[in-house]
This record gives sequence, structure tokens and C-alpha cells, in this order.
Amino acid sequence: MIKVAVNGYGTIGKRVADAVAAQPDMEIIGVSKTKPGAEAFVAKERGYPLYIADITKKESFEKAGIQVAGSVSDMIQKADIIVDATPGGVGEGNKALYEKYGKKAIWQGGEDHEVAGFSFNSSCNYAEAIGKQFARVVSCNTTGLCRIINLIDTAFGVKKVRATMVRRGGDPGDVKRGPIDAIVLNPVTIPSHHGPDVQSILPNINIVTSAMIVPTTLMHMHFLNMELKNPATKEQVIELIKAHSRLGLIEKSTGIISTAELKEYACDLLRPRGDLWENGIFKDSISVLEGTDLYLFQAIHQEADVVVETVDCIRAMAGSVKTASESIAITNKAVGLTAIR
Ligand SMILES: NC(=O)C1=CN([C@@H]2O[C@H](COP(=O)(O)OP(=O)(O)OC[C@H]3O[C@@H](n4cnc5c(N)ncnc54)[C@H](O)[C@@H]3O)[C@@H](O)[C@H]2O)C=CC1
Ligand SMILES: O=C(OP(=O)(O)O)[C@H](O)COP(=O)(O)O
Repeated sequence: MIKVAVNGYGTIGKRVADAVAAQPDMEIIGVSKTKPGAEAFVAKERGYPLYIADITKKESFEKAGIQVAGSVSDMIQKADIIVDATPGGVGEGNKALYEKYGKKAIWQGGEDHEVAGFSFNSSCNYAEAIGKQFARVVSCNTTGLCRIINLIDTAFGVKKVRATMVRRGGDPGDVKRGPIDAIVLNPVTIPSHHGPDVQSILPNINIVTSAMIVPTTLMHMHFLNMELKNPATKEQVIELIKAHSRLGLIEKSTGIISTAELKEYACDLLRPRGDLWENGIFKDSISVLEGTDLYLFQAIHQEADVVVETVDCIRAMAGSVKTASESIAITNKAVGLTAIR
């Protein structure tokens, strides 16, 4: 069993912990929090040993009825690999600790590519991750872009991509974020950071992205245009999407044309936390004009899509499973992911 520690049991960390715990070849040996709170009680209920960044706060946890297993250093020494899911920009500061104990580590998209020196997406570069000590799972938006762009590029060749991200302002549990009533150009500059982030995994893709933030928490929405090198039909694109286990297809017959309805659908499917791990591509939006001009809309559940990617990254870095398709199948089966059709 691969012994996994989650440093930063928050929005992403708690989902990664549950996804890892469901795997046949992995186990959670500990998770970390900085202060007592609801998620610490969830970790206790799940039976995840709780470690803390600042051991001097042990009393505050124990007063709250939460047993502390030790310090983050203690946790790191017990693990084979650490998933760093601390807030964006915090994880970089933990690298020295991981190096000190000679441990493998995976950061999330809030860290720069340079922190790990390798950015990961299971359907794009799984083989390159095998045996690596450090990796970064790219952010939710970049994950969603890489999955579909790589698929289309492999099948038809992609001359250029133009994409706009309409990003959620914060997660449902983020009570301190916004905007409440504005559309915020973020970033105002074009291209946004998403294009270069995609190129950290798909360096040959000509891509220009733009982004904004809007008052919603449920999901991001992407507008995607890809100019193809070779002609394609809408039907061919649909068949390719259907054959990809991390690309969901939202049928017109569901009546779903919004993130709210899609989220409700995921909840009704009894997905844990209503999580949509796959891209939510709106079938009716797929169009191919003049044979080589592809357009589509896709919803991206920011809290979820990076979670299954992180599990595959663990397996690749451990070197226990050599192919993406095998790892993805194991991960998907263990969490109960059958992409929506
Ligand atoms: N929330 C989202 O929608 C997505 C987040 N990400 C990335 O995932 C990473 C984690 O983000 P979230 O889970 O949203 O953060 P979060 O704020 O929900 O959770 C981070 C957790 O880390 C712990 N923490 C805070 N400060 C710490 C410190 N100094 N040392 C150790 N632990 C500390 C706390 O337990 C906190 O709950 C970031 O890199 C973020 O960019 C990637 C995709 C989507
Ligand atoms: O918006 C996101 O990443 P992005 O910078 O790729 O657009 C992710 O949802 C993570 O962002 P957050 O740090 O605002 O949670």
C-alpha cells in the first residue's frame, strides 16, 4: 500500500483524502490542519490521524475534543508521499521539509510550475510522472482544458486554441470571497495565466486564454474554440468525448443548461459532496464550422476535477502502475466515477 499524507485538509485536501482512502493500493496515514474546525471533526469521524502544523496548538485541539497524532514533521516521516493541499502559495514553503526527509510530494495548482518542476495531467503525461519525486497537479481550469485539448489534438491536430474562463468567485464554503455583485476581469490582461499553464503540460499547443470571475461558487464555465489541422465532424468529436472516461457529455434531453442544474444532477446521482470529477461538456454546444472550426462549452467543478488527477499522480510517482489507462480505470472505479452521458 502507498502511504499517503495530506498536508492541508481543506476543500481539496479532504476530497483527496477520501479518494485515496477508496483506492485498493493506497492508504491515508495522516492529514493536517492548522486549527480546530468542522473539517477537523470530519477527519476524526473518518478515522484519519490528525497532525498539526504548529504543535504548540495541541491543547486547543484537545480542548475541542480532537486528538492530535503529532506534528506535520511526524506525519511526513510516516508517509511515502505527501499531497500538499495548503492554500495557494503556502505549499512552496513546505518543499524544504519534504526534501529534508527525502519524501515524494505533489502540490496543487496554486503553486507555480517551478516549485515541482513538473506539471501533471493523467491523460496527457502520466508516463513522464513515473518515479518522479515532485509533481504539481495543475489547477481545475487547466485540468479541464488539458483533457479536451489533448484529446482533440491527438485526433485531428490543433492549430490554435482560444478559450475564455468564466470562473467562480469562491467555493461554497468560502464565506470571505466574492464578488457579490460584479463581473471582475481576472486577470484583466490577455492572455491569462491559463494558456501558459496548459503549455506547462502541452508545450506545443498555440493557446490564448482570457478569464473573469463572477458571483457564483458552484463551477467554472469555459468557452472553447479550437482551429483544427484536419477536418472533423460534430459526430466524430462526440464519439471521442464518449470514449474518454474523464469527459462528461450533458445531453439536451436532461434540460441542463447551467452549472446550478448540473450540480443538482451530480447530487441526485449521489456523487460524494455532489462532486463532478469529469468535464461537463454541453453536447448541444459542440459545433464544427467549415470542417475545422470547433466550438464548445464545458463546465468545470473546481473542487473535484483535480482530485482524481491527484490520485493518478500518486500512483505514477510511486511507479506501481505504468500506464495512464490502467491507473485512471482503478481511480475511477474506486471513487465511483462513470462520466455523465
Ligand atoms: N478550491 C478550489 O476550487 C481549488 C483549489 N486548488 C488548489 O488546491 C490548493 C488548496 O486549495 P484549497 O483546498 O481551496 O485551500 P483551503 O484553504 O480550502 O484548504 C487549505 C488547508 O490547508 C491548511 N492550511 C492552511 N494554512 C496552512 C499552513 N500554513 N500550513 C499547513 N496547512 C495549512 C488548512 O487546514 C486549510 O484548510 C491550492 O493550491 C489551490 O490553488 C486547485 C483547484 C481548485
Ligand atoms: O480558479 C482556479 O484556478 P485558476 O487560477 O486556474 O483559474 C481554481 O479554482 C483555484 O483557484 P482558487 O485559488 O481561487 O481556489
